[in-house]
Amino acid sequence: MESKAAELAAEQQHFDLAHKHRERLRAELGETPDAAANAGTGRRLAIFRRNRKEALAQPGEGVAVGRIDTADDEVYYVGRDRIVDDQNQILVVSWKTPVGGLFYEASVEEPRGLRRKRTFRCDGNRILDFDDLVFQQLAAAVSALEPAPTELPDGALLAELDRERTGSMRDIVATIQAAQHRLIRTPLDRLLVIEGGPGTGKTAVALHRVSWLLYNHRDQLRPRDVLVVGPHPAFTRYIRSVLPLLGDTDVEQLDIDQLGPAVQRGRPERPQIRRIKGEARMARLLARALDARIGTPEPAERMLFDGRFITLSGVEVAAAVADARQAGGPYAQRRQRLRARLADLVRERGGPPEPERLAPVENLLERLWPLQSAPAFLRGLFGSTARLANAGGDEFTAEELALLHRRGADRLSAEVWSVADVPLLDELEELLNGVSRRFRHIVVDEVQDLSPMQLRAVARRSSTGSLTIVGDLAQSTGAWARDHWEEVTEHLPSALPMVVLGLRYGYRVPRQVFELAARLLPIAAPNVQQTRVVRDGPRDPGEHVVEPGERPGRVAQLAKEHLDAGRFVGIVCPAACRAEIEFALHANDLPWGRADQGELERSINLVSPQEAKGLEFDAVIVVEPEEIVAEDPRGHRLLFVALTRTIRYLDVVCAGQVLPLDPPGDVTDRIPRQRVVVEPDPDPTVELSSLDRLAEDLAALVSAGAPVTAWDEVLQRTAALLDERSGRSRPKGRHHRP
Ligand SMILES: Nc1ncnc2c1ncn2[C@@H]1O[C@H](COP(=O)(O)OP(=O)(O)OP(=O)(O)O)[C@@H](O)[C@H]1O
Repeated sequence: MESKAAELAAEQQHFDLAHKHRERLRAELGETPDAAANAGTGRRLAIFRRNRKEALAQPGEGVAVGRIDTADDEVYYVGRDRIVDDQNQILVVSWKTPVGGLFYEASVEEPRGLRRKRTFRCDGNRILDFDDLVFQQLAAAVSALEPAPTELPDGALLAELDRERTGSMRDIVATIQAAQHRLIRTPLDRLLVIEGGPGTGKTAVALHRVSWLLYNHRDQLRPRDVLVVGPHPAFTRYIRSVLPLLGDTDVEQLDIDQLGPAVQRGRPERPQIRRIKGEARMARLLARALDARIGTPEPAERMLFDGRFITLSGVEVAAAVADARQAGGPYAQRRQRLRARLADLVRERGGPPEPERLAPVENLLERLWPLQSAPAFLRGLFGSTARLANAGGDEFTAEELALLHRRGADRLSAEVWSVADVPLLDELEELLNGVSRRFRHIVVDEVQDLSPMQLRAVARRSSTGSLTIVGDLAQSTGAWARDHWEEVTEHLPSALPMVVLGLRYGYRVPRQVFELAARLLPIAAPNVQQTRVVRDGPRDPGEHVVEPGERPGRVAQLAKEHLDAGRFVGIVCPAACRAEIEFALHANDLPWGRADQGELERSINLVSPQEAKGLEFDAVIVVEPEEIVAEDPRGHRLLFVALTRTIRYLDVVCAGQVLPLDPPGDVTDRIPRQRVVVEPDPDPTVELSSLDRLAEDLAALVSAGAPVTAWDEVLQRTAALLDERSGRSRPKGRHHRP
């Protein structure tokens, strides 16, 4: 038998050879293409070559992650790219091919025709070591073991999991587990729900599935046909490099908030209003409101053409309107139909044939079927109690409609829209003009929290019903916290079979941390299957119970310690403590990134528990768990999310309990507070005056945008700006707070 050193040397030779040919291919793809038959073909060829070149793994990366030997002694190296030599002999097969898939699928119970599976550990293209699984030997030796050894992490996986994190997710091609691969290769024509606890690899699997589908269905699926939707900008930035690393550069990746027209976003909104706006009945309200814009003709419609009157009877115009109303298609398309019909009627009575001489028809059309844009329409609707009452039908109470009512900005361009407004605008866009772009496959991550209106925005972009939706009910919080997948999928109609597949092994969270977090599960999500963690962390979670005044200082001190040790740090902080933590970081000269602005590139990152979903850090500091629990009706789930963001270190800093296990609702008002809080209106039925509402919105904006110490300053500057705009001189002492 060969010594390991000799085997290593032989393997390295193969790696070097494959590397040489990969670089040869890269150089060839960079060359100017030969003259093509025509310019179009030449351009397409150039694009093909560019894409192919961009899809190649970087020169510094290893050519293969593993090798499989079949029972017939055939040998295949498996890597990110297919690599051939100049005689077209295969040196490495892609992980996405059926043969490449065997590397992940083969197990002791089901060797799938393999004799051996070899996993390489590399530094770039230099092999450091390899591990072998010889299936027959292993089957004989461990037949009594439970669970099967292939479900347990091997050295390569553990090394990969212990790697230090950055603000960008990486691919997992080298260490995809058999259970994960089964999900990756689920057929395209499914509505696939990937569920599993925190850190089980749901996001990673969904992204690798995209790459696998693109490769294996390249006849029907191009990168432009695929959309990946994430919950917020920091998440999208975190995951956006995975697909390019897998060689798929042109897949659209958006935040859920980007599914809608380009309008100014950022309007704060009370939870009760957000909830109503998210409900599916809003779609019906919008449809009724739009229908109500269609007018009724006069008994006789008289129009002047080149000095001659033509009269259409109200009955025939009403028939034309009714015909357009009943026709299928978006509002704008049916408007065209009405225009054509009115023009015909006018011509039948001797009107001018040229469209440009039909201005009176245009005027009539505008009165009967006015042109609309989604933002202008919604602004008008929210601004009118009468229109809201009319459109609400018997589906909304007067109190609910009053909550929807708001005074619009003076100009449409100055209107700021809320997160819950965006799906309404999108729905209107669909009603008015139809969807502009559809996709053949859509992936939605952190789907468990999306409102029905947001899910409708996803559904209308799907041309096939082929979706991969990813989430965890135990992490479902906010206005739309759910307990069953049907509550999500009912808004994603698909003619394709729905399958719910789970991942059970937790790769991110170390055992000691998970044991702490899992104590929340009986309250947070009693019906959700528990995750089995695969590794230990370096230490138990640090529990720092301090006086309220010491809290920010302790957080800053811990953040600095982790920073000095070179760790990527996440501070998960409830809104109530945000200002004091920002202040402490500032005072200690610690620069930090704000996840609410999509940043995740600093060594220290300040994230709300809601923004923390889907993210991970080397070290996590969770601030005041009781406040996190108090922040959401399903606050224990929110705390579960916060505690499970770490891949190694966890510290909890609090004046209250480290792990509040009281039933929801009992945990507020026990922690001494040292700040001004702008509480949302507790009673939705109380009708606030519009000035109070404006003040409330402003207060929410100020408190979210500046530390408490700067509020007075911001308000004074705002007053000065308003004075300047209105041309008033500024009375002395105005807006002064002692
Ligand atoms: N097979 C694997 N090999 C290496 N790393 C893996 C593997 N599976 C998952 N991981 C890593 O585990 C971490 C968690 O994965 P991921 O974010 O996909 O989990 P998740 O289930 O989406 O978590 P959450 O529910 O918290 O969003 C990531 O760093 C990911 O790269």
